Amino acid sequence: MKIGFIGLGNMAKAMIGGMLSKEIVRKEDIIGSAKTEHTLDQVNQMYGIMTTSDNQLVAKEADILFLAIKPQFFGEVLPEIRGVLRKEALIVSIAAGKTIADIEGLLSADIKLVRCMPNTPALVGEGCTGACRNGHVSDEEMEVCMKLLRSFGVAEEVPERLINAVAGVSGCSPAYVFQFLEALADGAVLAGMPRKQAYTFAAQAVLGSAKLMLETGKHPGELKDMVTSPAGTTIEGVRVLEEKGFRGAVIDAVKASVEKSENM
Ligand SMILES: NC(=O)C1=CN([C@@H]2O[C@H](COP(=O)(O)OP(=O)(O)OC[C@H]3O[C@@H](n4cnc5c(N)ncnc54)[C@H](OP(=O)(O)O)[C@@H]3O)[C@@H](O)[C@H]2O)C=CC1
Ligand SMILES: O=C(O)[C@@H]1CCC=N1
Repeated sequence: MKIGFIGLGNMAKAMIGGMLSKEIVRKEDIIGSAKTEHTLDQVNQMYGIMTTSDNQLVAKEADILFLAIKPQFFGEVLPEIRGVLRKEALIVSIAAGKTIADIEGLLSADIKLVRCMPNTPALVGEGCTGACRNGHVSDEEMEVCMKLLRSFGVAEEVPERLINAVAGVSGCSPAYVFQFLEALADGAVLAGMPRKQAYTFAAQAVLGSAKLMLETGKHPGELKDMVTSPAGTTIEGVRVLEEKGFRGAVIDAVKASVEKSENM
């Protein structure tokens, strides 16, 4: 099975890195295209996959073709590959904001199409992907696609109306988490900790908290209460976050990303 990528940027590299590390796909079975020589050389050297500036070659070869370009370039690139796509190929778009109807409009209403929303932790096998399909993708074909998406993390099928929510909660949220991590570490630096050590402690605290929630299945409120001793140190920090509107700010951030996805 040949996997093609049109676009070899941040998200494609994370997915390729994740797929190869799980050994679900061999590097010989991946081909990718990008715009600049710099990217083509870099990705070829990093992952040992074949790279080319020829989008049509990738589209012709691929059994599963990932569209990993920016949504703004769909209008330019999709008409270029439309004529060479194999009828049985599965097209998988990862673009924010581009609906199944948009992509069928640019390619053909007859294509087998999956629309998904991954995230960059795919690079370390901890990605999270929501995916939906059009009516031409069979259960068996979807299972092959989901297996590929699960090679770099959690993947679940969702109705298309929830894809923009997936973008907010997991596609974009690594950026919010990194903002939080920077701030958390800055707080430790303020208290005298060396910066490098502060990043390790901050990241491990977030990783451990996420794992605790996933592995115990407990409500986040219950886990928060387990940390928060009466008249203790944590409640002081919790009070400050509540006063500064932390939760409202996070909800509004997700809402802003969802709304942008709806209006791209
Ligand atoms: N980054 C993320 O966290 C996530 C991104 N996405 C989606 O993934 C897609 C890609 O995003 P991201 O990886 O961040 O973007 P990048 O800008 O990092 O990568 C875009 C890639 O597209 C290539 N490209 C541009 N024009 C062409 C063209 N005409 N033909 C072939 N390749 C071209 C670029 O080539 P070159 O490098 O040579 O310039 C680059 O490799 C977007 O649609 C985005 O919505 C989805 C989930 C998460
Ligand atoms: O910022 C973006 O538009 C992309 C899509 C989801 C994450 N990054």
